[in-house]
Amino acid sequence: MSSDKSVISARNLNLTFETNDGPIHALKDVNLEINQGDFVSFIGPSGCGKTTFLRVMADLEQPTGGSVTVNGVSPEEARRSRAYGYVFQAAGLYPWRTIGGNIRLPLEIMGISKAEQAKRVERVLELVDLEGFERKFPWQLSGGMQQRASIARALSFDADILLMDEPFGALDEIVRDHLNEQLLKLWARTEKTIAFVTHSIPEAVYLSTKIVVMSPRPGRITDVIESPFPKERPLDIRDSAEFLEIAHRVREGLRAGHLDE
Ligand SMILES: Nc1ncnc2c1ncn2[C@@H]1O[C@H](COP(=O)(O)OP(=O)(O)OP(=O)(O)O)[C@@H](O)[C@H]1O
Repeated sequence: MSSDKSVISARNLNLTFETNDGPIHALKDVNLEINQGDFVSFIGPSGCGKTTFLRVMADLEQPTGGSVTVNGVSPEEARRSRAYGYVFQAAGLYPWRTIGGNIRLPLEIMGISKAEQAKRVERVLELVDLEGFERKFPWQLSGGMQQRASIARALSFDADILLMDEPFGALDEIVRDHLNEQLLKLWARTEKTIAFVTHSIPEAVYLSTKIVVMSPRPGRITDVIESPFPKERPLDIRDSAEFLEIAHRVREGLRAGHLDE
């Protein structure tokens, strides 16, 4: 379960993009604590700053005000020490490399020995249920399997934090359900801290210990909902009254943010 150790801390975070059409307030006065072992989902309409927030944590964008720490240090230091793995919306595997070759890439860059690389590839493929696929090429795998391979790649250097930007957004609902279940199992086994962007209310409620509801123009947090569900969650909790109640609160939060515009 989540502990009290803060892993990501955002204080009065602001990020304004200067564009030819004037400033865009992608993040306004964002405050958030993510603790070790949390599974935090970010939900909100297009343009509310979800991706921007993730990119700030990953040191891919610089805030224009306030501060963020990742593992107690700046995002830049966290990036240098490989404190997080990043999973994008598209699997982004290199087509000319095998699945094993794709997973090995960050390890090769890090100068990890061949023997250790082989061990890690085997371990992460097992974690995402892709044993035996090491020598296949990405095009030989379904979309869901490719996304799992990209999660394996993000896990290969054993970062404590996983940043996931709508990793299952492009997949059909049945595949998505299955991957949601698998991701929860993986989270329970590895005790990682996960920050997960989604557009789907059921996905956010099913996966999270904390749901962060955001709204656009300016991008800000309008509600943070703590989930009462235990770590082990069968898919059918989605039919429970408690689940529907939380989903309702998320929907209300999204609607209220929309009315502000
Ligand atoms: N590099 C950039 N330059 C200018 N504006 C940007 C840049 N990156 C993002 N924005 C703007 O900042 C706002 C927030 O974008 P962001 O991608 O974080 O939203 P989002 O909630 O992730 O949306 P989506 O769900 O569509 O991915 C949007 O209005 C977007 O157009």
